[in-house]
Amino acid sequence: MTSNASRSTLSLLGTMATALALQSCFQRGSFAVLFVHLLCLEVITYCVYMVVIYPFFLSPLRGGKFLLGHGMAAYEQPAGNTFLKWMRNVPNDGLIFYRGLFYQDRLLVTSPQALSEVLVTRTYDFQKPKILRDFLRLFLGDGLIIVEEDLHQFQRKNIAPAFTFRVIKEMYPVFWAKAKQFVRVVGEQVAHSPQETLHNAKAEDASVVEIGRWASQVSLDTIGIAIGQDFQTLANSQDPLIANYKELTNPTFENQIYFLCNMVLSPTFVSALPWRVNQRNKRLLRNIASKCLGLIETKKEELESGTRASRYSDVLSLLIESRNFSTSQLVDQILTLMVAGHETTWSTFTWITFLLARHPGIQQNLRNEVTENLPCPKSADPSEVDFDFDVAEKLPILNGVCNETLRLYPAIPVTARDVVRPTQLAGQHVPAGTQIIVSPWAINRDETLWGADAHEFKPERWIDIDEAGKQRVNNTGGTHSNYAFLTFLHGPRSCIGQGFAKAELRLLVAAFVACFEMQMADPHEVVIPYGVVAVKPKTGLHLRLKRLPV
Ligand code: HEM
Repeated sequence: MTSNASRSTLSLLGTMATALALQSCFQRGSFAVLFVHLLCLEVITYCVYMVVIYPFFLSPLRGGKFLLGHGMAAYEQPAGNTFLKWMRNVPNDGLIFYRGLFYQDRLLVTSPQALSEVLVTRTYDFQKPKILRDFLRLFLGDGLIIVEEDLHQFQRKNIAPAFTFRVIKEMYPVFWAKAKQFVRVVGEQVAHSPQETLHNAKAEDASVVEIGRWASQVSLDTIGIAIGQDFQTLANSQDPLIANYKELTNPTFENQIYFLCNMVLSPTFVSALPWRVNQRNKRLLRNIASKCLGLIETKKEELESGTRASRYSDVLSLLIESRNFSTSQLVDQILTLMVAGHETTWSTFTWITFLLARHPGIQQNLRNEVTENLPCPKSADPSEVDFDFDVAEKLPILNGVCNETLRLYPAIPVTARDVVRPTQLAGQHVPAGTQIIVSPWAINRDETLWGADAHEFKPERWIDIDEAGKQRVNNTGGTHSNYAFLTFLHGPRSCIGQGFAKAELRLLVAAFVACFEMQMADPHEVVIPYGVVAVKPKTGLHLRLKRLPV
């Protein structure tokens, strides 16, 4: 602000000096008349420059469309890539201003300092867009993802104990059992659809598999584990809760149009329309709520009678035991966890296998590491349940591969916040109504934070070598800022399930790499990340898998 004031003063002085000079050169007209003429000329030139010349011809962001501005930037694929280009090319001090759809004010946040203000220091000044919350509320009620301010603080405080390190540690054997089932069923598919050969392996040992389908099923089953109910989708069980959930979240053309209408019009207006999707959604939600109620009742009975079948404390039991949630609030939280944890983990696992298929050397090193340190995923040894799976957290290559994939392919590449009250950001006043854009995709690939090789897959970023020459896990990726890695965001609204997701991914990847050698089915395929939430390969990920004799 100070520099703007001094620039105006300087410009005014300049105009006065020019008026004086002209007056003395031509000896005509009064100083005041010349000054006023010059000032008008300057103002007109300035306006033409600001309104026409700069935005349309000179600005690095020139090219915005009529009425759309640069609003489509958030939807260009891969989502977040346009923001990454702007961060590279538009000089900025932590914020890039642009015009969204219908010229709405948008600020892209680019520096760790500004990110810390949005995500941590003044979280509740920057809230999830109301229209998105209203839409999600139709499905998730007042679940953790949707609520704001005091209610969010209350829920977060009471849900967090269900995601502590100790709780996740107890779940490791269950995750491992699921990982074993996963490699078994994928192995059966490889054995039963012998189409391809790999390195001259016998045909029945190698076949092409679309890995996303399996990743989706194992991730749903694992979320089930969080709520104390293994849905067994891997075993093709037709759990009615899952059947309804899948119908609700299936990205059909009609569902996508429905979502768009909700975002452009208002969820209240769209739900009042005589559209069959509305009736269908109501029916599905009624079914889901009744299944969740059944789940909660059974869990409550188990807890009261002390007949809990499993030795681990699932998230739902812990929420019930906290006595802070009514039954209908528990239903909201169950659905929230399913929606938040299913596609995100599915997408990340898919990208891990993609990167391993593209980097056979890293794949082999990882295989060596996990086979040396973890039990065999095909073993039926019952004592395995006592194995200390914490060791998986200390395996440098496993940790490096998972973190590096999470960095390069964040499941949520772009997220938005609305400024709900006038506030400050990066030293600037920001009025209410401005929309803030945070792009994990762009920040995670920013060369100023990650170096010139930011776009490369380098698990070694996450590995230190100690004095004895041993590899050690490093959890910063070698950067100097916490805010360089935004996959789970940071602060009070960061992903509450990140420890859960990382633990699950580690064991799934370990079991998978131990059992299969992966190659791209078509080594020349250009795999396109697609989607705005839970980005996945556009046409699925087709891998050629060879079963290994573990
Ligand atoms: C690789 C997997 C995952 C990724 C990349 C991920 C990423 C994220 C991100 C970026 C957010 C913040 C979104 C925003 O505010 O705009 C978030 C929130 C959340 N995530 Fe995750 N997530 C993952 C897995 C999970 C899992 C497995 C669970 C539950 C079991 C979960 C539960 C949640 C919940 C409840 C929130 C809302 C937190 C709040 O607002 O306080 N997530 N996640």
